[in-house]
Amino acid sequence: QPTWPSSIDELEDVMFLGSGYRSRGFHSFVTPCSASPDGPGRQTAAEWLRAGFHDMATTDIYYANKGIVHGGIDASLAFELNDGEDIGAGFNSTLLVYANFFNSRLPVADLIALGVYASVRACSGPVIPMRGGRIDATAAGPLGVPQPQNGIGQFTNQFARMGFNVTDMIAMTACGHTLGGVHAEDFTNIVAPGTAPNDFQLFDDTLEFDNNIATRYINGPDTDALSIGISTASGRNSDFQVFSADNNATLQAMTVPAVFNSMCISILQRMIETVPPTVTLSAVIEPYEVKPAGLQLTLLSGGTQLTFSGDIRVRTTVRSAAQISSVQLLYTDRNGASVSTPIDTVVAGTASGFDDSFSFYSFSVDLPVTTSISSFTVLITGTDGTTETYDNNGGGFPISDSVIVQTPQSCVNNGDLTVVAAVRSSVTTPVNMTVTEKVPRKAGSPTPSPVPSLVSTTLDMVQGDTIGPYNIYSASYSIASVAGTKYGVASGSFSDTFKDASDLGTTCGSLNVSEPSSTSSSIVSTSSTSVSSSPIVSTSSTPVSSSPIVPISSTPTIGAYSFQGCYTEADSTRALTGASFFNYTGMTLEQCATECVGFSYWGVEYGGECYCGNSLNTGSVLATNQGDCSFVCPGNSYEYCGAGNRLEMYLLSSLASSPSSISSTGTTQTLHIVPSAGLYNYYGCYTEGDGDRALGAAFYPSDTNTIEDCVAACSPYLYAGAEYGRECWCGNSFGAGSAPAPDSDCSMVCTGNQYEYCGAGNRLSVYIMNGTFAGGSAGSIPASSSQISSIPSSPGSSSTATSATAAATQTGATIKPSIGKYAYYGCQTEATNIRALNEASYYNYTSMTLEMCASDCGGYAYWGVEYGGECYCGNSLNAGSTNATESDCSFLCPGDDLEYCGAGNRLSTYYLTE
Ligand code: HEM
Repeated sequence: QPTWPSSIDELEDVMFLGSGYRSRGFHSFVTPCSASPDGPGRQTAAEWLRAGFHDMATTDIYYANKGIVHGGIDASLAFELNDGEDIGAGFNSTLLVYANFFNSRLPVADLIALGVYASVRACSGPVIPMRGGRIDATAAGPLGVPQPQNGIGQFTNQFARMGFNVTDMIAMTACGHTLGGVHAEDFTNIVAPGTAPNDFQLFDDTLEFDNNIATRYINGPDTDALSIGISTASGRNSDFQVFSADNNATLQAMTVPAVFNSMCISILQRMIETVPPTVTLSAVIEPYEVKPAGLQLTLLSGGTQLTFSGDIRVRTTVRSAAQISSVQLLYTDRNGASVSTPIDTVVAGTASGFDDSFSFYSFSVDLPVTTSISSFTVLITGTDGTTETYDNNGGGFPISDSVIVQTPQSCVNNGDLTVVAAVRSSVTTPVNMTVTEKVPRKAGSPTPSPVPSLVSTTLDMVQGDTIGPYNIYSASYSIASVAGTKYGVASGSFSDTFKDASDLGTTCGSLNVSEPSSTSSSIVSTSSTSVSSSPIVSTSSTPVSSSPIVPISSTPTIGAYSFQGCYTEADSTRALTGASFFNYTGMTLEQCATECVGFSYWGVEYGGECYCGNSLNTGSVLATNQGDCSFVCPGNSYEYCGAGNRLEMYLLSSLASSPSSISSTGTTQTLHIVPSAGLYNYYGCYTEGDGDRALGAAFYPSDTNTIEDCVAACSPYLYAGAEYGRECWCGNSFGAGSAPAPDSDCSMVCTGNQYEYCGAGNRLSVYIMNGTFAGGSAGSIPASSSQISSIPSSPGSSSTATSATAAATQTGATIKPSIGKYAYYGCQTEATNIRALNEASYYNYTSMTLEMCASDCGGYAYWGVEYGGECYCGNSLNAGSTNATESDCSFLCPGDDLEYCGAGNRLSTYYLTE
């Protein structure tokens, strides 16, 4: 039994939870054995088994034995679909299924191996032992899959190259060709079209994993199209060639069912354990007897209690659920003391796989934050009174309360992911959020892979309230899709990760600084259900209160009222003296609007104070600093509710001269599209790309974002785009699918300037660098994006500088001669039709440094950073990668602007010196 948590946990769930509660559904694709979503003439189980062979078959053990990565089960198949050796629609559909299960904890290569296990078992075959830990290739491998026309000499050599002798070759082929058959559509000279049902000629007379392939070959009637029939004349009777290579001795032995099964277990296990030398496989995976699932700590309002919830999965294959009287958690608090009161559970559901069944025992308890929890053991009491304790190999099941994601306060709305986390005040390291998205591949050799790449972005989180012993942090990030998107929060060695964005609601709840109380000090009656118009719905039944989430912007209109700006109080009297209401725990703009119905003006001050009036008293003026109104509304974390001596002021729209113009003494500032800033001019409102960022080369989030700041941050990129108020994206070209949208779509106010528009959800206010210096020293205007994209400023060279490069006030960056054990190799181009370094890759467009890439690629002979945020590793530079002008590698590293991190098609490359 592994110690939980372990690296195979995700794989173990997919392997054993076939159906039922918390099941993963992998088995359903091959259950029953005949299943195929693609209609008659296809068998998914057969396609999965064949995919396993084809992925492995390009292995070269000569290289592997020398420690050089060379094929094996590595999912390189995903890049090889059009190489002429992988014929048939089954490979693509297989990989598309695996792509859905693929994530940072479950590589496609392990899924290919698991597919062999699942297809054999779903078709009543034996259990093929399964291990985890494979590593996905990042590019196509060499050719070398046996083809029916090859002939026995070549087959023998090919299998020898893979590490298998003649007997192995025969057994593996028989164990493969017990499932499925040959498609006439793809192999017309093996099966003549129109001669087999659905043009699919089965190898034997069953769809099951059985010894019929052997008995029919030895005893007849042989209907294997790779053994008899028209394949013989065309020299494509490969099964006959292979099976007869030892005068039928192996096939003869395999006519005995038990021999067939034991040979298949052994040879298919060896097939899926053919892995690159860099891979260390786990132990053979057995189901946990007891495994926690979905454990979560959640800080409650007031900061005195944490909810601890989740499920305990108990294997019920041997001891049935009916024999269990109770499952309890005995826990140790955060100070190491055992707590005498156990946590009780109730049955939440059952699940099963091919060979095992499970019951889930669910719990949810509130624990004091002071003592909290650090680990637990599971006590199972049988109906006969016997007890068993599961202590996770001695140490108990660990649970950390240092960094916790607050799912009730987190949400995804219109593509914008907001994550709130509670972090123990004792944790002093910066808190960041990482979002990992599945991005469809657009490039690949020779065709794009059907498997997406995982792209992670790490953002700093912003500290908000302190609630009890926790500081509350938040961050927002716009995502292309919730499907497959994972997020997590980390600080130093503490983290709460691998959360599904798809599990979040569309509205973020709020978290009280103070404990919920029924005796509210609010003057406003709690029956004022007007707050129900607020878009924020608290997920708990507690009244909402001050929140850590940074509001996006001021709210332009509330019902019949429109925003006038942030106003001061009047001279020696309040600005509005018609009526007043207070609600320091649940105030929203909507609530104040409702309370003040009938008045011309209302304003909210100091978070919880609502004032109404028909005129502004003398002395109340627009505040010089509009950012003064910075208190978040306690009842709606997306709204501002004034500040001390500052009112968030609204006036009946019918009385307002212009809904979005704010007049102040002498000046009129209007919320507007900034026409130009620095060298950049407004280019239009654009959508995000289709599964790809419109402008993804660099990213600068800021709570003081303005158009001016954004273009400055993006310089010398050709385009700068402000999105969602606080986001600033840069690029030299647009990602596929990004399209112009009406200017009115870009309706969000910049977080740093309420008079400027900064995009919206999935909308970017885009600026193009085609202007001249504000100071008047006109430079040449780049004519095309290709022109400008090639001229980010050059280190050590100003001869090619244009206005664009000069505008990039690049400072003290230098080429670092060495990074740890790596020395500078040069500014390299990509290779021909392949990446220069293609053995591993990492992306971090917000904080990449040379040191980061060196550490990610530790152990590889080379690494290089490209395009600012892309880190590639490899043991050799692929053909075609040449040394370019040093000054080409001109992008500053996003995480260290004193370092260069390549450029477009240029890698700042380093090599291992010892
Ligand atoms: C000399 C070696 C081999 C050759 C030349 C060969 C060739 C073929 C061919 C031509 C097909 C028909 C594909 C189609 O029409 O869709 C096929 C199907 C299949 N092969 Fe092989 N094969 C070999 C070895 C293996 C091995 C070692 C395995 C697995 C252990 C395997 C598993 C399968 C399976 C499961 C199918 C059925 C696919 C389906 O029904 O969609 N083959 N093979």
